[in-house]
Amino acid sequence: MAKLFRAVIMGPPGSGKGTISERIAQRFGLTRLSSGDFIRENIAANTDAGVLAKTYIERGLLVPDHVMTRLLLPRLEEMTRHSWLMDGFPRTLAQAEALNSTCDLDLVISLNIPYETLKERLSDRWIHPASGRVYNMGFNPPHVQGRDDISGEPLIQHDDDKPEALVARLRHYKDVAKPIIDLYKSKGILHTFSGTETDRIWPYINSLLSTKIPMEGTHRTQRPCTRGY
Ligand SMILES: Nc1nc2c(ncn2[C@@H]2O[C@H](COP(=O)(O)OP(=O)(O)OP(=O)(O)O)[C@@H](O)[C@H]2O)c(=O)[nH]1
Ligand SMILES: Nc1ccn([C@@H]2O[C@H](COP(=O)(O)OP(=O)(O)O)[C@@H](O)[C@H]2O)c(=O)n1
Repeated sequence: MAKLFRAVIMGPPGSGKGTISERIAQRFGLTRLSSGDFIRENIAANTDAGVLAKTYIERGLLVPDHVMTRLLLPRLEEMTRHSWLMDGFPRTLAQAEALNSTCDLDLVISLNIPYETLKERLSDRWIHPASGRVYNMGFNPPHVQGRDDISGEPLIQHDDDKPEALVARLRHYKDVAKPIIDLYKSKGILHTFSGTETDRIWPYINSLLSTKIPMEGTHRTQRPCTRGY
């Protein structure tokens, strides 16, 4: 039985969190949790939190901490018996502190990608809303242009991927990410990866996780994610 492993991947919009999280989940069998997808599910389901979140996302702003925390922490409490990788949360120091009071993390991956690369990637990003599958006309295009490979349904582009929204999101990300990065650096669990191509960054992340994620067969210790907020 393997020891539980909990990690977070951080990075600016378009840095490859979703792409790399998917590879990590497949390679290491972790459950992938995406806060962005979770918010979009709530928006699609017209929940109170979803309706409120939409008003912020449309302006390229972050959803308020108390909304994000209330959305995500009960979800993590259901995961006490699973190893997971969280993408897109925490996004602020308050969210990081709320998470710390609930679960202790083993590792944080921080992606450091240049602005021009982010802008280029997001302008070419197409998404299948129902599944969250992500494509890129330059990096991983769909078999049929504009269509999801699995369902054949139409692909869309997110409004907040447009260059004018990206500038606001990027400035916001830098302001709010710094104290979180400092926090995890002080805890000795931060690992930063820089570059412009996921395929060149991936081998380093893969080898780091191979040394950190206990293999199946060792004792599974249940670490509670208690309601600390
Ligand atoms: N050209 C290129 N595109 C990439 C690379 N890695 C990822 N992408 C694409 O760039 C876009 C952004 O990647 P994501 O994995 O969605 O990035 P993210 O950090 O999850 O983005 P947000 O969800 O907006 O925070 C997607 O269309 C990816 O397919 C790469 O190395 N080169
Ligand atoms: N912790 C979080 C996560 C996402 N969000 C919002 O949800 C949107 C979509 O999240 P995402 O992770 O799919 O996209 P990126 O912002 O990473 O490009 C973000 O642009 C934010 O507006 C948030 O406000 N707080």
